Amino acid sequence: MSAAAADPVWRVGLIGYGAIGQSVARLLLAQPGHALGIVTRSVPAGGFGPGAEALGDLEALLDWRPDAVIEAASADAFAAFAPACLAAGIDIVAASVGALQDAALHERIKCLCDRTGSRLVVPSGAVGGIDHIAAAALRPETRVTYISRKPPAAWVAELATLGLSEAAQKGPVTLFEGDAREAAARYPKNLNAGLTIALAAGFDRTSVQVLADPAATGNTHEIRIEGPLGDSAMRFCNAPDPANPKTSAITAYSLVAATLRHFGTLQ
Ligand SMILES: NC(=O)C1=CN([C@@H]2O[C@H](COP(=O)(O)OP(=O)(O)OC[C@H]3O[C@@H](n4cnc5c(N)ncnc54)[C@H](O)[C@@H]3O)[C@@H](O)[C@H]2O)C=CC1
Ligand SMILES: O=C([O-])CC(=O)C(=O)O
Repeated sequence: MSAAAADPVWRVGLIGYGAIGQSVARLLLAQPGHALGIVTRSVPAGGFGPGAEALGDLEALLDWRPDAVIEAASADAFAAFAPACLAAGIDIVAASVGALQDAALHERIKCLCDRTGSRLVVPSGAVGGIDHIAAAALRPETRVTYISRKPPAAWVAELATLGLSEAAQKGPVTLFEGDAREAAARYPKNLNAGLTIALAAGFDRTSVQVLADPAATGNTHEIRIEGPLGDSAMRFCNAPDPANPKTSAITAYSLVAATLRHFGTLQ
């Protein structure tokens, strides 16, 4: 902690100020004892308000000496910032964990954490029950199926590229079936949840299906776990973030909850 016990302030770096970043800033600054240093491509005209300041780049972020960093930007930003933060001994709570589909980057992150003692915190993000999945996966027979089902509004550019915009207005369109790494590689803005689940379950035991479905009322995530410890099913029907229909609004809350837990005494 960076301040005396009488006046505790956690210094939190934030990368990205889009749908998730803006909600994270609002939620975290409403908590007592948190200061934010924000790396963003454009600072709002009125600034960020009390408790937050703009940081120009990675160097400025490291110089600001954050206690932890929240990444809420993109897979590219994760690849550019996370290794440097971990190498400097700064823990990072990341949204764009789909970037770990890159096996070389994943290995580099693990080596940096081993060497420095810093940690990559993977929040539950748009889904939940990750602890349950990790527990069940201690039995190697366990298999996990993840189905991502979002309205076509979350897939506008991808459906247009595939020439499927019209079909997706009439009924469900399967955009992908396979493993979590390939899903995140193909759709880096929509399949971080699949990677989060596979990190808990094991890549070889997780299968992923991705649908654009006009009947979906929200960003829906279905997870089925089958194994010797039992069969379970979880379903999350999330409200999309008003600023980005690909993103479930709860993701920002998950990042903030994970950060508060990280600083807290109960893990
Ligand atoms: N883990 C999970 O369950 C989930 C993860 N995500 C991921 O979270 C990330 C953020 O999502 P949203 O806020 O909805 O996206 P967004 O597109 O609304 O905002 C991202 C912001 O980050 C900025 N940005 C991108 N690269 C940057 C860089 N190198 N430096 C500074 N700023 C940069 C962009 O300009 C944009 O303003 C995305 O990678 C998204 O795929 C989204 C939903 C769920
Ligand atoms: O927010 C969601 O519903 C899930 C998402 O975009 C992702 O996993 O990248």
